[in-house]
Parts: sequence; structure tokens; C-alpha cells
Amino acid sequence: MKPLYELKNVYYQYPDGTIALDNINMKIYEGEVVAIIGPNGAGKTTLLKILDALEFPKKGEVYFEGKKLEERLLNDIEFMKYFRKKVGFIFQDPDTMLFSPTVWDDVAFAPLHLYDKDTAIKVTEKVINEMNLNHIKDKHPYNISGGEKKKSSIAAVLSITPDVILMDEPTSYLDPKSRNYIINLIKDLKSKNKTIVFVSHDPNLITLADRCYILNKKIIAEGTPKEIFSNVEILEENNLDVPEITKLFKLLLDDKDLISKINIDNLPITVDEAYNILKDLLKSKT
Ligand SMILES: Nc1ncnc2c1ncn2[C@@H]1O[C@H](COP(=O)(O)OP(=O)(O)OP(=O)(O)O)[C@@H](O)[C@H]1O
Repeated sequence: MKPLYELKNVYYQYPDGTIALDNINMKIYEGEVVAIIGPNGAGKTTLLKILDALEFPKKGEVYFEGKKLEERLLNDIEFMKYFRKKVGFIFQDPDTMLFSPTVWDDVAFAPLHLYDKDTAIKVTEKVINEMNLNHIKDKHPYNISGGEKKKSSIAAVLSITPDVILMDEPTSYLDPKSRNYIINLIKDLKSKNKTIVFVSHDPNLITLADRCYILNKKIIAEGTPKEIFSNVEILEENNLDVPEITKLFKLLLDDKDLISKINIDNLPITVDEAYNILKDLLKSKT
């Protein structure tokens, strides 16, 4: 199967000399959910910008559907329209994405550029309803809460029904209920075979990924979320959060008196996983 994206030896340096990405090789397949984790300043946002063709590598190449993403290609109006409809980027800071007089106008902005007026209105209403934004649709985006801004900015991207969704910290600014909403949204998008690449520190979100990369300018590790989170040393070395529940199980497994009693292949990342392990363990003892 051909990858949707292929990055070959990608190197990116900002004009002030800061090296953000160094020798990145990566393939992303259609329908995959890929999580990017890494410490502050690791180049995660820069990588998403490169996948969205907002920036281009200074060395190396990025291919999308076999075509090399470069300025020349994006200057081709046909391709640019195709690509902007196909790939949506949800920025970390919703303020950078909301600029219209009302939330409704922000969600309608891209559809009005892509479709005829009636279709644009229909898709806008649909997303506003699906994302429960009716109560704020006539408000100015300055006058809504951080979480509502985040949801509005997500709606503004989903309104173009992109096949590929790039998300930078989608659960930041959100309370537990809204975080769960995003988790369910990602599950739903995954079930519709959307390709999702997200940057996050949230273990509940990262467990949804098929694959996970640790990035720190270079690719430090790649694997399933379970493989990555079981490697507590590599997480700590790269200044990454180890979920508390994972730490607890590591302590239990490191306890020589308990070792023979706990038999698990991978450390749990979430409370649900830990619950299932403990449930089986307790059942086997009764
Ligand atoms: N416009 C810019 N000009 C110069 N340097 C920049 C610019 N934007 C980012 N950088 C630098 O590039 C590096 C990578 O930044 P990037 O925003 O991609 O990291 P990140 O992993 O997303 O960080 P965070 O987790 O803090 O959001 C950092 O050292 C950052 O200071």
C-alpha cells in the first residue's frame, strides 16, 4: 500500500537559525491515527505545519499522495484547492483560527469559499448542530469561553469534511467533559476512515492512536502507544510525562516480592486498562 504522506530526510531550520526538525523519515497511511509526542520545543508544531504545506523543508522531501509538496505545487490553484479541502489543520491556539464577527461565520468561512451558498449553509448548520454550538453560534468568538473557542475552531475545520485532520493539542483548554467529547470525536472520525495526525500529551488521547512517534527534533522512537508508554526510561529521558497509573504498575512490577504474582505484557496507560488488569488478577485469585 502506498503511503498518504512520505517524509524523506526532512530538515527544517527557522530563519533565526533554530533547527526544528532534523532528518525526519516518516510514512503515514490513509485511515491511520498517528500521535506525535515530545517535549516543548521538539518541533511537533513545525512538523504539522510541514504536513499542512504551510512550511516546506529546507532539506529533504515530503510527498503527499505521491506528489512532492513544494511551493510550486501549492501555487497551482487546482492542486491548492484540492489539498486545502482534503487536509484540515486544527491549530493549538483557537484564537488564531477565529476571526469572524460570529461563531457561525467562522464555521461557514471555508464552506463559503468551497461550495455554492446553499450547500455552504447546509454543511455549516450540520456541523453547528453536531457539535452542539447552537447556543453560541451568534456570539462573537471573543465573548465565548476557551473550551467553546476550541470547539468552534474544530467545527471550522470539520465543516470542510477533510479526509486528513491535523490536530495540535486538541484537548488543551478543555474540561473533562469536553476532553471526552474530543476523544469520542476522534473515535468517530477514525471509524469513518479519516487519517488523523495529532500532537498531544494526553494519555487518554494517545491510546487512540495506531502508532505513536516520540519527536525531539529527531525521531527518538516509534511504536504503538503501548510500546512507547511501556518504555518509561525513554519517556523520562525525553522529559515526557509518564502516566501516574503506569508509574504505579512499574513500581509494582519492580517489587521483587510481587513480580511472580503480576504477569502482564505491557504496562497500562489508562485507568481503564489498569482496571482490566487488576480485575483479571483478582478474579484469578478467587
Ligand atoms: N517562527 C519561529 N522562528 C524561530 N524559531 C521558531 C519559530 N517557531 C518555532 N521556533 C522554534 O523551533 C523549535 C520547534 O518549535 P515547535 O513550535 O515546532 O515545537 P513544539 O514541539 O510544537 O513545542 P511546544 O510543545 O512548546 O508547543 C523551538 O525551538 C522553537 O523555539
